[in-house]
Amino acid sequence: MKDLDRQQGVSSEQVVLVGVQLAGQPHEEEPLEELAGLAESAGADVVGLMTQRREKPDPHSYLGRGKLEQLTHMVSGTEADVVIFDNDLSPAQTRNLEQATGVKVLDRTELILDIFASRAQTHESRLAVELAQLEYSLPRLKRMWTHLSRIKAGVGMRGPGEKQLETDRRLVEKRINDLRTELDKIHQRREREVAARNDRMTVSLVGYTNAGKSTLLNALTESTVMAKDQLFATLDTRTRRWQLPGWGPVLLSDTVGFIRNLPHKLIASFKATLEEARQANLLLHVADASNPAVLEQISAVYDVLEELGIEQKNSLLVLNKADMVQDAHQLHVLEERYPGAVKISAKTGDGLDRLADAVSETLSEHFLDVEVEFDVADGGTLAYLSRHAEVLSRAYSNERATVHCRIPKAKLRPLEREGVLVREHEDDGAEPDVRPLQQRDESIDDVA
Ligand SMILES: Nc1nc2c(ncn2[C@@H]2O[C@H](COP(=O)(O)OP(=O)(O)OP(=O)(O)O)[C@@H](O)[C@H]2O)c(=O)[nH]1
Repeated sequence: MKDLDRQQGVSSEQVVLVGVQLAGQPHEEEPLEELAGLAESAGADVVGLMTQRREKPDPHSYLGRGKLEQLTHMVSGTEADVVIFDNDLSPAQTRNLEQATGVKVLDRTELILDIFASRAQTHESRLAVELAQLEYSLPRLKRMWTHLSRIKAGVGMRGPGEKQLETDRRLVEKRINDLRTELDKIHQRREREVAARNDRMTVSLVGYTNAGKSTLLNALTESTVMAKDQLFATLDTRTRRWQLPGWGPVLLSDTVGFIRNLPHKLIASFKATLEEARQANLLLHVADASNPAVLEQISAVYDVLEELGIEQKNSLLVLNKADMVQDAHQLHVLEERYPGAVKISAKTGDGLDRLADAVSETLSEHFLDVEVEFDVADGGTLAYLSRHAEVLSRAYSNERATVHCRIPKAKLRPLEREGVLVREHEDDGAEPDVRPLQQRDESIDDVA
């Protein structure tokens, strides 16, 4: 089980970063900039950088032989303790690189897992990270065990030997199974919880890590969710009530930050956390307009959403940190490419009114504000409305019930039946009366 020490992290270590750009990959001006950000975010001190362009990775050590020698010199010259690759390495490549350089070698996925592990704060996110780490390590451990048992068989060693290795492997596999079962349970519970709240509009914030999602959640709801200038500060969904002018309260939730090539296992493990985003009525995709890599970040987020099966989801692009944009040309390109995007600064509050209007407008495209009149004895219609609509008020007279609600257009059809009248709500200019929902409000506030 010694190999699990690899996950202990790079905090306060001196690290050398290596990036290999393969043929066909887009040219990047500063290819190691993001990896350096990740490494610093994990608490490491970057002491050296090395890049190489190659047709394809060297099967033995990813880098070519000459570059490997240079790397070994750089490691000893800078007294580095760890080398981190921007690429994903095979277990054999990692081992060979470690032998050649004499220090620990990590790849990008391991680094991200390391950061996630140090940021995970709740039971659920700790389990998710542990599962991702074990799943990533298992094939590596298996190879190491096979390798070790061969050596041991070769020199005729006794003692813990193969039996111990087999026991270790079983333990890891059992832990993986237990973690999957527990996370599945959490996911199912979360699915039910989120579905039970669907009488209330939900808006989810998604976006690249550090784009400003938590800051925006705070600005809109005046809460104090931690907003830190570090990557992946948020690993757990937080849900708050947002009083959307002209619409009433909606639920607004923050989610884990995305990143390009986010390890697949990690996305799968965080399914429960991302359930809010999957079931949201609208996604606000927050992008850091001041970041030179914003275009790539926007497409990385779309890629992750697609993997989660929510690419079709209604999403509104929010160009945040407008106060920090230096490059007017970049902003112009963004506005041309995404004409529906809303420019804001979550920090100064600039543009938040426009954002609220845009959200109300988008939501109203998909919902109808209606009054449904039916027989008081018709419990089925009442139950249907409670399940699928946001009920704003109810009134009863002459054995008839009238429910004022907002309902998704797609849910209107089943109401077309005898004894049920549906008419557009006449807007008298007043804010919707949400008092009848007070009891439910208690259970939806501060869900995190
Ligand atoms: N200048 C400026 N800084 C901002 C703005 N919005 C957020 N920030 C800063 O950007 C940093 C990251 O903000 P967060 O709100 O933590 O970002 P996040 O998207 O929630 O980050 P993750 O948890 O990594 O996903 C913090 O230092 C914020 O103060 C803005 O509009 N302008």
